[in-house]
Amino acid sequence: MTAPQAWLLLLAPLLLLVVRYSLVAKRARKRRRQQLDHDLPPSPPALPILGHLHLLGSLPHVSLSTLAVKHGYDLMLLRLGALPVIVVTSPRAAEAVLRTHDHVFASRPHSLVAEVVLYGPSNVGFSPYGEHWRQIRRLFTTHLLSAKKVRSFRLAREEEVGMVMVHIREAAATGTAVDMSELINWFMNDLVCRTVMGKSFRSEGRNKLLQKLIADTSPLLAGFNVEEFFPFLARLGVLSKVVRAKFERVRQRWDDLLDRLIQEHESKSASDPKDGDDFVHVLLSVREEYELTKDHMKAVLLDVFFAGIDTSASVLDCAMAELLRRPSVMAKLQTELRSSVPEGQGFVSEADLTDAAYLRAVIKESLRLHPAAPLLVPHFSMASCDVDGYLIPAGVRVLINVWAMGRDARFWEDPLEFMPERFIDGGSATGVDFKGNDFQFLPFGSGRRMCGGLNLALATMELLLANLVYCFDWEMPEGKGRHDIDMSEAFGVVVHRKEKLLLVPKLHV
Ligand code: HEM
Repeated sequence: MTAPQAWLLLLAPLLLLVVRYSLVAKRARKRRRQQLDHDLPPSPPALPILGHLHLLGSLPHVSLSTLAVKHGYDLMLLRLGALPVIVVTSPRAAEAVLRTHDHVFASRPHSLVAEVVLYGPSNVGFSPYGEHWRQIRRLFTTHLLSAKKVRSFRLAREEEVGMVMVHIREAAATGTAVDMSELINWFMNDLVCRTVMGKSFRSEGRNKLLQKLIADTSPLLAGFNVEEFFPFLARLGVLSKVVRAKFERVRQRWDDLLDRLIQEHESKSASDPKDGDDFVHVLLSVREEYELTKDHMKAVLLDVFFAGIDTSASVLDCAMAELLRRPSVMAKLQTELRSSVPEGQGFVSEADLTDAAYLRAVIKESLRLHPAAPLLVPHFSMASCDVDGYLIPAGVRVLINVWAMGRDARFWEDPLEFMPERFIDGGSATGVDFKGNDFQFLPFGSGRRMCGGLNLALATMELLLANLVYCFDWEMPEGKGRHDIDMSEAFGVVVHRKEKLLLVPKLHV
């Protein structure tokens, strides 16, 4: 071979590389030109590797709100480790995501913990958008959450509220303080268990197990775990095994509980096919129609436990705390209820609540200041899309900071004041509702992934709160004043007050 031929042979691969590089660079220049026409949302300054991770405190909704205000960004792009995240903090951008482009943002991001603990995930709340989610959501709305079903649980609600009142009456008789946070949680736990499996877990002590399991799983599902920010770490051999093993241990505990529950129902159905109309029986009876595997059933039950217990309990706990902090609001609510219940009845029934406008305003105001899911459940973009003049790329998670929007002085008068009057009698927010059409107020979300349990939650919260306030007057324990009530929060898939609420009941009726 001659020298020029040898050179040619050596240079040929190099030439190919140069051609390939210039083609790639040309494509990147074209993409950048397109992006200049169409900017990504602004980002605050970031650190290498960590991105904006160091700016997230123990309460991400609060840190993200502070960050948005500091930089004036209603829509911002953050990098949490290796994970791009869009944060929405204005009603206009929220409307674009949840209404205008709902079909693009109606999915959920993948997370390892949801994959392991939620069986796929195959539950409603964390499933990606698609046929499986559609089917399971239909099952939920038809067999658990329809208006007819919610009405059919009325007797159970009234009986469970009655049991709480008996417990508080005993405390009132001895002048003992009641741990309201715990009591409200037990009530929600028992009521949901009764709806789901026809009886509470109380007698067998399984209710404590359920509560502990929810408390242990909730922070994991909140979506702020290291392996989500650095997914490549979770793929590394040993580390992947450690992370997965941690989640599998949690799932094993759920398996033990749920397998036993389903098995008990299966053997009951076999001995008496007509026995039982609780939700586990319903799941077993529609198993074929919805093509449910056992894992699907367990995932759906997890949905009910996570969505149904802590959310309403957290809102009620905050409502009671706010009422104690504001005696004039408490007095006004008591006057409304005590004048609408027939004399001698001794308790509030659902029929007495038809005109309870102030009660509804109190619950709305609690949901505004203390939404149980302050960042909703993360949404996920299935395609790139224009929001508020910015390009949102495909495949990013989107957090909607409803906590921040509910406290924004641009949309609310005296936003930090607990003032139920704003919602009624020509108040500044008259007509503003949480049904997903007023985008400054989204405690239940909006659009296709909006909470399906709104009516069930309201019926339960209204009845318990009305009875607590109607039957008793409430005082702080000796040595404590109303200003001692601490509203600090703890973060999880549901946010709740950190401190327990200890109150002394005085019997009114
Ligand atoms: C005060 C009580 C409640 C609050 C504040 C609440 C709030 C929420 C929120 C914020 C979401 C996410 C919406 C989104 O990502 O856009 C959600 C989803 C959901 N909620 Fe609720 N919820 C409550 C009670 C309930 C109850 C009692 C149930 C039924 C047992 C329920 C069932 C669901 C389900 C199934 C989803 C998932 C919807 C989906 O992804 O398609 N919720 N809820």
